[in-house]
Amino acid sequence: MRIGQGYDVHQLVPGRQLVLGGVTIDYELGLLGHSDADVLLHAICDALLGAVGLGDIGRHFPDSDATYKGCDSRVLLRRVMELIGKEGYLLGNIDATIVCQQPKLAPHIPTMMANIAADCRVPLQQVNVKATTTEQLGFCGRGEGIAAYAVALINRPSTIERARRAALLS
Ligand SMILES: Nc1ccn([C@@H]2O[C@H](COP(=O)(O)O)[C@@H](O)[C@H]2O)c(=O)n1
Ligand SMILES: C[C@@]1(CO)OP(=O)(O)OP(=O)(O)OC[C@H]1O
Repeated sequence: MRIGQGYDVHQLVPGRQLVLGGVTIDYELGLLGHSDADVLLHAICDALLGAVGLGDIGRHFPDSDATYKGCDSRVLLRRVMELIGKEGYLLGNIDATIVCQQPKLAPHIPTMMANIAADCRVPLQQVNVKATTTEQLGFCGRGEGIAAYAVALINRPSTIERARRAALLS
């Protein structure tokens, strides 16, 4: 069993879409980045890469590569999951926290979790996403940016477990 943690921050600016966990949220500001700047999925990618010992998102998808300009971070998450699989690991669970003063994210969290579970090809019960404010303190509290934290547990399955999961997903 191995554990990884991830952390990411993106700036909130006018003229960009706000995409979190693959959900486009109606808000007057959006996150700035080379990709769609989905800070939650980036933190999750880093947690997964950390768990398997493969560095970080910037190493695999550099922002110097035009391929990733404006890309959907769900594609990056699916690629990271392929790397996890190639190393012989299955996902145990993911837990993540979005630090965001505004907008209210609670109504969108079930869809974010469903997107992440689908991209990771695991049951919904293995994914948890939370949101918190910082009570108006710091850069998140001033609405200058959004941060996300994630942890991920991965494990090498027994042959029986591997067959069971394959049957469940087929
Ligand atoms: N952007 C956010 C932040 C928080 N929530 C929900 O509100 C609850 C209370 O947040 P506090 O920071 O005051 O502890 C939190 O547990 C979330 O359910 C939210 O929906 N969107
Ligand atoms: C995802 C990548 C690549 O498009 O760009 P950004 O959207 O800027 O995101 P960041 O969290 O800075 O890190 C990784 C980048 O390489």
